[in-house]
Amino acid sequence: MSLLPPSPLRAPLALLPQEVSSYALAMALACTLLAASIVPFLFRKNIRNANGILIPPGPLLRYAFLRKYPERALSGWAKKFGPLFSIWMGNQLFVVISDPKIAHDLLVKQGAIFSSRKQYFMKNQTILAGRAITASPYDDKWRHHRRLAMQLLTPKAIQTYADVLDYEAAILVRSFYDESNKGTLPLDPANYAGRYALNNMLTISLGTRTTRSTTPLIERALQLAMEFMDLTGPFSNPIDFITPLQWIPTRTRTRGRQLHRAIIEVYGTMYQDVKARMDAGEIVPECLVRTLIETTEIEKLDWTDTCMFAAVFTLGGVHSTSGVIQWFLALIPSHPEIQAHAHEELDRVVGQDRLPSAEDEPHLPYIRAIIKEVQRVHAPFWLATPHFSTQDYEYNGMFIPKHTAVVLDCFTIHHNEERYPDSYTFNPDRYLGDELSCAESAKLNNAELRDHFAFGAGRRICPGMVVAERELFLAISRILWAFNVKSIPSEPISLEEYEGMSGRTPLPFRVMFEPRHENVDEVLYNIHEMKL
Ligand code: HEM
Repeated sequence: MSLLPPSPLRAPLALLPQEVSSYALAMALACTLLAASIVPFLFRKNIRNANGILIPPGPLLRYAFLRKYPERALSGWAKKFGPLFSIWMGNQLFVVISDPKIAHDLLVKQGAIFSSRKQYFMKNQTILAGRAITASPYDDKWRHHRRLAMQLLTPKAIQTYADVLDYEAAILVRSFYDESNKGTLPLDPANYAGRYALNNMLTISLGTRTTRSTTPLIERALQLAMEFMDLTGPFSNPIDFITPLQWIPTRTRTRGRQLHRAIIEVYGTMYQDVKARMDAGEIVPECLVRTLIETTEIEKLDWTDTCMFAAVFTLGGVHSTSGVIQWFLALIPSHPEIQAHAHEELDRVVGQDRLPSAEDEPHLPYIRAIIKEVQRVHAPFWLATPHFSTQDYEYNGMFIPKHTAVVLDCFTIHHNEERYPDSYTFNPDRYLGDELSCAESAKLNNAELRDHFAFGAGRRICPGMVVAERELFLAISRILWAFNVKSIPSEPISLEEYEGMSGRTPLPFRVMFEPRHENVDEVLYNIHEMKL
């Protein structure tokens, strides 16, 4: 028995029985209150509409973010809960679509309801300040901006700069040849593919291009596009889903603010450069910024709008297109039989005396099939930019409330074994007989017949599809025409991991660009230089 006087710390143990029970009651009450206030933040809320119809089923917990490869979690839930399920990210309800018909029914047929954008704290509010086409809610301003952008992206408009796309693709192939010392040194293709896509976007946006010795401003534009892909994952930032995090100076918030300022600075400067050239009487090629300058009075865009406009093609169209080229180069060395088939088609249709051109495309079904298959197995966005609903809607006995974020899950659709048997295998044969371009395929009334969903769906579908397809065809057909792309035995290429939170590109890798025939040298050195 202790001889020490009772310690004040031990006092509660000495409570009388009735005091014990009121203390326990108070503790129990406090715990219940605490639990009651925490539970709504931890567990899903099953909302019903006035008819008692529930939101789509989904996981029990709420999430603050999804770990690095979110498509894997979504795919698991799609298997468990079905092709239309819901998930709570903080206080934001998401529904996830992983079926072509549902995508068509909601995003296309009900486009009037499902075409807005969630105003993410990072992407929409902080980085883009609610301005760029991709961030705008579904309203008149978006219609206006998208119409302006489309003036440069229709098949007819593309003809006005088709020679630039052609030239850039030739330069891309020549850079691989030169920089690999005629195929004797291994090369990491990332920067070359990035510069190719960047030059095409700069041409369309600003009537300019980079040379090998790039200006710091343009190098910066490439970095900004990369940073944008890293900071704008639809599920990756807790700050998007936990409001108090938005009030404190986290590293993510700082990066977002810095990126916003950098976009305004870099693209504002580029805009001013084009304006100075025009003011000096120089002829600037047809481009987005020239249109903006010529129509300043009519369009009435403020400075932030103008800068975001100048940036939007580069932000959307660089890592996406260059990503597909990189995935192609990562995949193709492990498929020599597919390369051989492509080489045979190219030799038969194009011959070895010239590079393939855009006019050859209809006659090269196997090359087209390879490009579609790369986009299926390695879409640069597994999760297309989420749409946002602006009205309550009932679909197949499920309730989708107003202000739900709607995600098209390409990963799960592209790995549906019924649609694409042996779906993890890279097999271009599955697209033989598909004579439609991706843009044409996206317009099919029967969505089950659509080739793939890499460009999204509905009224917000990628407006750059036609340009992207042209860029991909020119680059990939010419790489195959010129080279046998080989891997380096001691440097395995990972096809599972990737970089980027929204747009995804492979981890750095190197390949050998072995020239296929004697004419490669002569044809590549006969490319006529082009000056913008
Ligand atoms: C292989 C290349 C590309 C892929 C896979 C791709 C994919 C996508 C996807 C998935 C979306 C979201 C669609 C949706 O909300 O349903 C999108 C939107 C967009 N893309 Fe692309 N894209 C590519 C190239 C381009 C190019 C070259 C440009 C510019 C010329 C571009 C400009 C845009 C813009 C401005 C939007 C926003 C549209 C809106 O919100 O109304 N993209 N893209």
